[in-house]
Amino acid sequence: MSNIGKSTNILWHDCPIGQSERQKLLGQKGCVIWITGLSGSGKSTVACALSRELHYRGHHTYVLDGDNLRHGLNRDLSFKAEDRTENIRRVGEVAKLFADAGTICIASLISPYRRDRDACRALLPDSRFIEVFMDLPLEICEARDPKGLYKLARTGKIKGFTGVDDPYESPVNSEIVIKMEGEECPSPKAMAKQVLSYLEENGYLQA
Ligand SMILES: Nc1ncnc2c1ncn2[C@@H]1O[C@H](COP(=O)(O)OS(=O)(=O)O)[C@@H](OP(=O)(O)O)[C@H]1O
Ligand SMILES: Nc1ncnc2c1ncn2[C@@H]1O[C@H](COP(=O)(O)OP(=O)(O)O)[C@@H](O)[C@H]1O
Repeated sequence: MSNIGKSTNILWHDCPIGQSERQKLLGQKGCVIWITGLSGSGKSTVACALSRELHYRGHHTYVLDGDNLRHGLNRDLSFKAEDRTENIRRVGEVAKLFADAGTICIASLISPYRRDRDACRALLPDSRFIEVFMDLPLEICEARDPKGLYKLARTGKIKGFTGVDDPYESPVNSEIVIKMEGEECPSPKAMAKQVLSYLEENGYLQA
């Protein structure tokens, strides 16, 4: 019997069908592809392009998008630092369950704090956490501004906006970095291909 967090006298229950059986059925390795970067850097675009590409190749994926999860699971959280931390903690735990189910889980969240991302990484042993850093300059993200949020942040109508008046801690050890090629940003297909190649070369697309 253990005490975990606020739960007392709890016991882990194992099932005979585990991750490796589910992986054999699906013909892939369950893992988490964690896409981090500024608002407007292309996280959702890569997540969707990658999911589509994998799906058409017969792989089972699921996208956990920060914006979308804040409509449900994380609707009680704001953008203050401790709520962003709780947001990432919850999504890290959910992503871990998807990976345990054998799914290629694609999580796309700003996840601005290195410590929070590293805590998610620590939940997933055996290289099952693959960090993708959208290394695009703030100026590009701000120029895109598809939702008009940077404009609102610059005029003080949104407080604590990442990259404007709230921090973003760039990763230092990401498995994959997506960046500008000269003046050009790679196309969504090219960005997805970069991640796909990593998965292929590292054996994630077989059980
Ligand atoms: N203050 C502030 N700072 C940053 N972003 C903001 C803020 N307020 C609203 N939004 C919108 O929320 C989306 C980011 O949600 P996340 O859950 O990914 O954020 S975080 O990881 O908890 O930092 C983010 O979506 P993306 O643009 O897709 O990144 C924004 O649309
Ligand atoms: N590689 C790209 N080249 C050009 N525009 C892009 C690219 N990736 C994303 N965009 C555009 O940039 C905007 C922000 O992309 P999005 O995926 O919503 O970013 P995020 O999820 O990081 O906020 C969208 O309008 C999207 O169409």
